[in-house]
Amino acid sequence: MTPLIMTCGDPAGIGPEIAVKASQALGAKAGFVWLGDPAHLPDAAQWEFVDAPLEAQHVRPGVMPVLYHKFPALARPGKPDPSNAGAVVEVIARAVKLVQAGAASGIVTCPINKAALQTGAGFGFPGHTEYLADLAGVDRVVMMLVCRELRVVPVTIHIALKDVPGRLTAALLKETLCITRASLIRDFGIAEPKLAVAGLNPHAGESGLMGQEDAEVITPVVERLRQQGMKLSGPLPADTMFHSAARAKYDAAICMYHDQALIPIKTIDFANGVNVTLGLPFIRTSPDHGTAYDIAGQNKADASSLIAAIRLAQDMAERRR
Ligand SMILES: NC(=O)c1ccc[n+]([C@@H]2O[C@H](COP(=O)([O-])OP(=O)(O)OC[C@H]3O[C@@H](n4cnc5c(N)ncnc54)[C@H](O)[C@@H]3O)[C@@H](O)[C@H]2O)c1
Ligand SMILES: N[C@H](C(=O)O)[C@H](O)COP(=O)(O)O
Repeated sequence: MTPLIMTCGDPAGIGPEIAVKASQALGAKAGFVWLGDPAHLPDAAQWEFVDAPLEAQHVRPGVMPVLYHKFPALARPGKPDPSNAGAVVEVIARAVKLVQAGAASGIVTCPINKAALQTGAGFGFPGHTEYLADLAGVDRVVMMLVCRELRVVPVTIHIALKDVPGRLTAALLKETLCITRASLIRDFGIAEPKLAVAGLNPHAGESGLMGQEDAEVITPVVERLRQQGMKLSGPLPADTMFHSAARAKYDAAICMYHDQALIPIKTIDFANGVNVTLGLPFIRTSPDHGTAYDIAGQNKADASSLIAAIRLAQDMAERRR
């Protein structure tokens, strides 16, 4: 199987150091090529240039294969350099081209700093998810976060809380449910996925006493898809969806906004959570954390989430063979 492409992410963040830690920890099972500028890697890193992803098979286990991408400036941990922002974006686009050309089996993205990319490169997307959809030419993708105990999907993602009710449409909810179900079948081997749908308002609107979206937007979609055979529950009060007994009743929780989904999973298992983008024509995973400028370059960063992202991408690629 062709290797994964790992994008370097923001070189001022913890991406370079966790990539090296993942390469060392996984050894012969690393199965990825790091796309970036080795000048940003920790001094003690063991790495080797390759000219193409397939050459990674000839690199000694524990040594990280590097596909070179030129960056204008060295990296200062914790201090993003605007002059590097353009190259951070280029690396993502180059990784997509490589996977679309069949040179790689999927993409694992190291963290970017959204604000830094906006400042340094006028990056107009809220994050990888939206940018990758644009590069792939698809209208809708779904962000799912996964750990051993829970899978969550935010229907709306990187928008202000005040804008959520207006963006929470029946069409968006239906597409999110359908894309999520299809991926759970294809990529996670769940024959008949059970999806728990959260309400938007406290107590799922309390029969309309605390908001109308649950009854007017969410319920009609859930009932219609349930009649078509989808295994759905909800809209449920979100505050009682995530304890262990509740989690045992479903395969994924569909939440109405970013933090309604991400708080529970990053509370349950921040160290091993994985962000996977559903609906792309290629595999993409990512750690569930960001650039962590506050600890970058101090050898404090935990590579577990990146390792879990690598393993999930490899599992998905194996299933799709
Ligand atoms: N997939 C991604 O590219 C991604 C994911 C999340 C956040 N971000 C971006 O990263 C930037 C910073 O975001 P943030 O501060 O909200 O979250 P963050 O995850 O970067 O950091 C939050 C806290 O968790 C700690 N932390 C994060 N990863 C860690 C690791 N691997 N090991 C040990 N400690 C770790 C950090 O030190 C910090 O104290 C923002 O621009 C955000 O949008 C990107
Ligand atoms: N919302 C994700 C999280 O908090 O982990 C992360 O920001 C995803 O961003 P991307 O679209 O860049 O993967």
